[in-house]
Amino acid sequence: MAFLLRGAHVVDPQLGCDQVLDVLVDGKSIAAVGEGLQAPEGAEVIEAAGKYLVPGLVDMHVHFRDPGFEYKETIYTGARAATKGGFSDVATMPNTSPVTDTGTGIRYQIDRARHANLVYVHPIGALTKGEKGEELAEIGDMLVEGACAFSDDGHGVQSAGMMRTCMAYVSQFGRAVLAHCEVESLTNHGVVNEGRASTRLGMFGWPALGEELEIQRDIDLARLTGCELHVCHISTARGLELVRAAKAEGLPVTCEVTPHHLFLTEENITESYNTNLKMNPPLRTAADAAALREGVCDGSIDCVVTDHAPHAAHEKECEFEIASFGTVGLECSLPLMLNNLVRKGHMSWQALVEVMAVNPRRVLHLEPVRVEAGSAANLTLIDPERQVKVTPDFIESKSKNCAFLGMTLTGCATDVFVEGKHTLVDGEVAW
Ligand SMILES: NC(=O)N[C@@H](CC(=O)O)C(=O)O
Ligand SMILES: [Zn+2]
Ligand SMILES: [Zn+2]
Repeated sequence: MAFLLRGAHVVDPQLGCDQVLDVLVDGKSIAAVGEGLQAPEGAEVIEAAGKYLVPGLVDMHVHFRDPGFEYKETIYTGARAATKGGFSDVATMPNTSPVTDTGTGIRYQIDRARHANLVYVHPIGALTKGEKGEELAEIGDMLVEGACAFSDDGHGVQSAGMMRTCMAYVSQFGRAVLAHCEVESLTNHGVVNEGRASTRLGMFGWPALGEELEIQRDIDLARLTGCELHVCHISTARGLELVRAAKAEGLPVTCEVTPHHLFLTEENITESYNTNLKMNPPLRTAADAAALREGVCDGSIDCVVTDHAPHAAHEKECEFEIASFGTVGLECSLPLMLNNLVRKGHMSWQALVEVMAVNPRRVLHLEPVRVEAGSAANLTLIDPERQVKVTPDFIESKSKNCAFLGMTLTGCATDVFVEGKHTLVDGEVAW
């Protein structure tokens, strides 16, 4: 099938491209990019005037819960949520049941994703067996089966010695370790940020130091082992400073931030007790969020990820202390970035494409995608004016635990192409 996307504003920082162009997709790849392209016989013409066309968006941190917790999400329902949000690729964390710590587990996810046929699913393998932090997982076996990176997300690797072994081993394969930084002896029963929120609510605090201490440790281990370190869901101003310093030193360190840590704070919880605002790491202070917004706009933060963490209604409709940690995020990540940063002029389109498409592929060592002839036709078409209302119906995920429910946001993806397949068609998931 061929498609001519006519008159879209193409943004691709890899090519220095920022102009209105026509793009012809033929089969699995881009056949031509230029002005005044003619639609070949039988090609579908998609009028894209006023819209932006960018390399397919990548969310490199999602939880699809398959296998083991299919009542929260499956690879199919997760893939639908990703498509709705404008993504062509996602990377799935290994805290499934069983934990994805073998080649077979990696293969299972890739097979299920192929069956769903909507997004590329790049499984992340566990660093340690069962994510227990005790024994190295079958890293080589997982890599052969298609794992893109390694992480014990959901937990910090508590032992510095174990983390050193993990990083030394993974570095031999030239892949990144994605670190969920949490010193459990400091965070213990913490459910909200330690400080004003924990004091006012009378709940156990999860201190910023619980995250920052382990970020510093892992940066030091990156220096020792030479392993690429990617810091997951960074949530504090000081954590970001540590990453900035590591980068300035020339260490192979990158980091990511979630929309909820950019646009929500602990104050939102003190007003609402909304369990959809309970997540790991917790929402921090307004000053932290402001520092993170600055970091994502100036390029110090490499990637925006959702940490899409679906949980069933009964796991959230309960007391704050016992509710599960996490929020779904795939459907509203791009709308939040557009509404809150790009439309207000705080972030350029080029920078948006860097953090949502270019850099995640680089961190995960995926094939780059460029809006040029010969590249794979993995593309996202964005309408900066279309409004979305974040309702349970808008959320394709099997779980509706979204921290942003009730908001109306301007700007969203209307169409997605994955290897030339039209997976999101005018805002609706194709199958
Ligand atoms: N972020 C969360 O609050 N929860 C994640 C785990 C994680 O990302 O650490 C989950 O798997 O539910
Ligand atoms: Zn995590
Ligand atoms: Zn996570």
